[in-house]
Amino acid sequence: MAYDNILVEKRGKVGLITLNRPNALNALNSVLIGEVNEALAGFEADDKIGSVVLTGSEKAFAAGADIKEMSSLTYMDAYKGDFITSWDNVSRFRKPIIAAVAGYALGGGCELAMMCDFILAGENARFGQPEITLGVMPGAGGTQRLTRFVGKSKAMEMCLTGRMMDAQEAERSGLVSRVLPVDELVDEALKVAEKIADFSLPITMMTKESVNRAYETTLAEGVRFERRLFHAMFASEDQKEGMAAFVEKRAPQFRNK
Ligand SMILES: CC(C)=CC(=O)SCCNC(=O)CCNC(=O)[C@H](O)C(C)(C)COP(=O)(O)OP(=O)(O)OC[C@H]1O[C@@H](n2cnc3c(N)ncnc32)[C@H](O)[C@@H]1OP(=O)(O)O
Repeated sequence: MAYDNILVEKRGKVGLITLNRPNALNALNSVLIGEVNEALAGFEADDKIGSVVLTGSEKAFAAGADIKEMSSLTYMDAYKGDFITSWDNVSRFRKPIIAAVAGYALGGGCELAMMCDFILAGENARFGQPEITLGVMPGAGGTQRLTRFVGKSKAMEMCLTGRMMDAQEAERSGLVSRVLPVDELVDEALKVAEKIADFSLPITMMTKESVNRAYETTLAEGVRFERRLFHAMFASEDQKEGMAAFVEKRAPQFRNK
């Protein structure tokens, strides 16, 4: 399937989506978001895909929502069209998804990366929520997700001043899991995604669901939720296979069952 604003490839069991609006630093317009959602729906439905990498260019993961498209929006357009809600699809994608971020990840770009399960950053990555400089505030989850990642003080500073964070600060603050040389970023993200895709898909999906639950509930409820899923895993063929393979000193052959 060919798209106008993204490139979509399959690399073995890994789906790769590359944002591709080079003349606009991958600014996120409604067409691009629709294409990302369509590609994700395809990967969700594809039994052969076990994980996904979402990336941009070396200069920009995405420099935010498309300001030119958004500038003339009225309140009624935004309200009646439920502006931004369809962007959240990434956070509802059920298979593991990694953001590989080089260059700018600003505004909606930073928010899109934070909707993924974790972020690998290139050394030149710069994260920020500069919406305040445009007379608005983050609208795709930035005030909520950034605060959970980096804590109130830093999130508040970034949202109120529009200051950008470099890759090292982002790693220190817990926003990104690792920083890599830019020319190794996508290959490493694909390797990590491949490793995840080699595990049992229902088990990686439940693991993701359980970690995400930590953001939405109390510790006691979260631990109960984890326990229910953990018990359920003993009904899977892949639990039997994984543990038998360990005992028999061989590699497991997971069948996603
Ligand atoms: C999710 C919600 C609700 C909100 C948002 O995301 S609001 C947007 C937040 N993002 C920003 O405010 C960043 C805007 N961009 C910049 O500040 C700069 O482009 C930069 C610092 C990221 C890079 O500066 P640089 O001088 O290297 O490059 P430019 O000449 O400024 O940009 C190249 C080219 O891209 C167009 N561009 C960049 N960002 C956007 C954007 N967010 N929306 C639309 N277009 C964007 C820029 O206009 C230029 O194209 P033209 O030369 O054709 O104007």
